[in-house]
Amino acid sequence: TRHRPFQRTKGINGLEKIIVRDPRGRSFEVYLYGGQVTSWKNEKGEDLLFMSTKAIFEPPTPIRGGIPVLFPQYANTGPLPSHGFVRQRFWKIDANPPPLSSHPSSTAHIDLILKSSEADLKIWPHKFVYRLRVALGHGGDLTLTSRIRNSDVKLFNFTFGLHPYFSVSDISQIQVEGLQNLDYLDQLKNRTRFTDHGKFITFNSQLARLYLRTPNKIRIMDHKKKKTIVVRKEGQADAVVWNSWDKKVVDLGVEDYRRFVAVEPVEVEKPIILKPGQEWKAIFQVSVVPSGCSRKSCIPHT
Ligand SMILES: O=P(O)(O)OC[C@H]1O[C@H](O)[C@H](O)[C@@H](O)[C@@H]1O
Repeated sequence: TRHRPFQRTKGINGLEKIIVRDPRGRSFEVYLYGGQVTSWKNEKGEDLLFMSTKAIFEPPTPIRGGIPVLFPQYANTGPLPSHGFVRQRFWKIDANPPPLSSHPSSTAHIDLILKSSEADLKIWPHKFVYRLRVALGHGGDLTLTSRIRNSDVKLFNFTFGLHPYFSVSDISQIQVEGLQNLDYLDQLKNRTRFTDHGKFITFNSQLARLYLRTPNKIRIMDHKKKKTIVVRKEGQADAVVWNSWDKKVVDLGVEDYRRFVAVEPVEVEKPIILKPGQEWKAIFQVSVVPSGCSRKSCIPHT
């Protein structure tokens, strides 16, 4: 039988979702609401993304989990509602996307598109076209490619972020590596600037740091599961690390914070400026590799 590239179906509360599978049984799901990836499974059927046990799949509430898309404003860094508005819009399938140069080869993918509506122009008066490709690579890795075009007659600028909720065994067993000696703005302290002198980040209370100008590779080591989530980003200079810990979040189960960590590719410090007709592109790629030590040997981190 021919491998079907994707399946369009109804998800929670009848919201439309797309399921994409590769020939080896790996898959991901994207809701048209938010253009949001809500699941990414390996060949064993394990979900590598976290979804809140209390997630609300009712527009206009954003979905708590998976990979929300934050545009045209990251968090409360400007006058718009926090994290912008595209995570609360209905995206469409892009049947005819322009070719993507230098895209990592994939076994299965879907293209989505969102254009500013009349209502959007009232809160943010800039016409844009956002194209999002979600793809599975040969090794089962997940890639999100964002292309944002200024389809207006005037220049505009924006900040941006993807907000992946990674599934982890236990937040107290996690180390985030690759951000040492960098400056960060502590979002819990009015974005005061600090330098991180630690070798890696561990978690024992609420943490929300915006690291500036980071390397393109960040690793999340899950010692209990003996795996490392490798995050690669291109085009997004900054990175946010977040866990809510005991902070009350209405659509998050009380113990849910233990099972996720958010490591977010963002572009906040220097907003992107786009001239009319100009396009900005950013790539975000995640893979999961075995790591850590067994009684016999240690597997080095990639
Ligand atoms: O609750 P949301 O609007 O989805 O935002 C969730 C979180 O996003 C980012 O990680 C920010 O750094 C956090 O301060 C914020 O709480």
